[in-house]
Amino acid sequence: MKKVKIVVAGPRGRMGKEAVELVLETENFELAGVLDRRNDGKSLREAEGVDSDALIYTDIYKCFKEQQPDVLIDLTTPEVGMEHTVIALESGVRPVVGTTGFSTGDLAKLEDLCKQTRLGCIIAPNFAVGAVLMMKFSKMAARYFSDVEIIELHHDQKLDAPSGTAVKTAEMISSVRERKKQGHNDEKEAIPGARGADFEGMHIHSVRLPGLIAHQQVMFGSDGQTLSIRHDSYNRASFMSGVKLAVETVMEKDSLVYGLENIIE
Ligand SMILES: NC(=O)C1=CN([C@@H]2O[C@H](COP(=O)(O)OP(=O)(O)OC[C@H]3O[C@@H](n4cnc5c(N)ncnc54)[C@H](OP(=O)(O)O)[C@@H]3O)[C@@H](O)[C@H]2O)C=CC1
Ligand SMILES: O=C(O)C1=N[C@H](C(=O)O)C[C@H](O)C1
Repeated sequence: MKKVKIVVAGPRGRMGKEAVELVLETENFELAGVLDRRNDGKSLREAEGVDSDALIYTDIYKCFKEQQPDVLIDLTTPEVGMEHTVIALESGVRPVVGTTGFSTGDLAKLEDLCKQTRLGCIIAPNFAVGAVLMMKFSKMAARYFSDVEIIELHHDQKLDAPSGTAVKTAEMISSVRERKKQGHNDEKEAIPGARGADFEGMHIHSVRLPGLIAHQQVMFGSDGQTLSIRHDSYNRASFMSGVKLAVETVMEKDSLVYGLENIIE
């Protein structure tokens, strides 16, 4: 069976390191190279002490030209991730994107690019199966509860707020929920931001603390009852089975897939 040739962008990062390990330990995956912003031309062994001779590239075009990968796994920052994803599609490489913080305009642009190139691209705000279920269950619950607040909690090194998972959860809920402005009509914030971000009338609260990894509670309320749906990732290995599934699936796709719930039955 032909191996899937993979480039990982962001290999020194918290997620990138795990993804490199995943690729190295998966039988039908091959690490073709990594994209970083330092150590150009060195091997991962030389630069990072990783048991691999895969080369580090700072130039994505050179990397793709020399390595001809099938898939790019991007785990960087929103701006860099978007740039990498566009270049990958234009270069015939299928992106699997875990990087969060893409705008709706970015997603629309990528959808068009996938149509033009007939290449698959998977953008997954959360690769953890439990988080995907949390989002699905929240969508189910929103049919019965129109009032909801999303509380996402992450480590304090996270760049984007709200998290990609919180935005995706809000989008999934809003696809079945009547638009509703929540809380008292006359409510006022004595301190700006007290009620969190407003997504079509529902509120998203972002907590950032050292010690946390990735957590989210979706809290529904109606007369005399509340329902809380919570997911916790305690390590980044929790995301890796989703990354593996996304890489395998993207090879079969010819369009944009936004959210792992679209490929997990
Ligand atoms: N979808 C999911 O399930 C998950 C998604 N994420 C998302 O993944 C992304 C990465 O998260 P995390 O690993 O925690 O972040 P880190 O900050 O640990 O890693 C990001 C890495 O990207 C590198 N980077 C920055 N610019 C470039 C560039 N031009 N080329 C290559 N690499 C670059 C950074 O390098 P430097 O150190 O030099 O800045 C850093 O090593 C975030 O958007 C996060 O939200 C995180 C967890 C799960
Ligand atoms: O930055 C993180 O850590 C995470 N980012 C993703 C997000 O923004 O939802 C996924 C997970 O929550 C971890």
